[in-house]
Amino acid sequence: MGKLLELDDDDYFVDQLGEKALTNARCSYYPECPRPELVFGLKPHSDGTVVTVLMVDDSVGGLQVLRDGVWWDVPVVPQTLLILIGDQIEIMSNGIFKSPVHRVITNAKKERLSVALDYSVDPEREIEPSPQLVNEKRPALYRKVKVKDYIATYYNHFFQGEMVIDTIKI
Ligand SMILES: O=C(O)CCC(=O)C(=O)O
Ligand SMILES: [Fe+2]
Repeated sequence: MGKLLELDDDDYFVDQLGEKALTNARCSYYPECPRPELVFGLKPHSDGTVVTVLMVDDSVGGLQVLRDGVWWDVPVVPQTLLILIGDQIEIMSNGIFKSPVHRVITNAKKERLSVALDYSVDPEREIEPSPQLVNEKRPALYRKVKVKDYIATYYNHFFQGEMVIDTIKI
């Protein structure tokens, strides 16, 4: 990714992870829901991670991504891992890579399972837009934030239906 952005250091993003980078695994179970139009499996959010590696049930869809105000179904491709860019990459790339807003809808007839692996920068470190991606034409879009603080407020915002990344936009 560093190479794509022509950064001096091809491994810029990997180098930001720090020695105590976090990995969390999350298994989600979405039971059948008789009224899918009334209940989300998981409401709209972007992930607060560097990246999320997602293994989704290949027998049922439900994951959708928001683009230009339209919700698109993410195709189910058997035996494929889906990589979602998270907020931490959006911040460090100064908004060039986007952390997509996504949600899971429920299904009236089928239950669904997913496994997510969340990768995060060492919580004691601070992240900010790479200085090489900030200039007069493109000023910093996000302020510097300690990863621990970002993660700590993530769920409060999630439960209130807000995007935590919006709170650090300049
Ligand atoms: O279950 C899924 O497919 C997506 C889960 C998800 O978006 C998340 O855990 O952050
Ligand atoms: Fe997610």
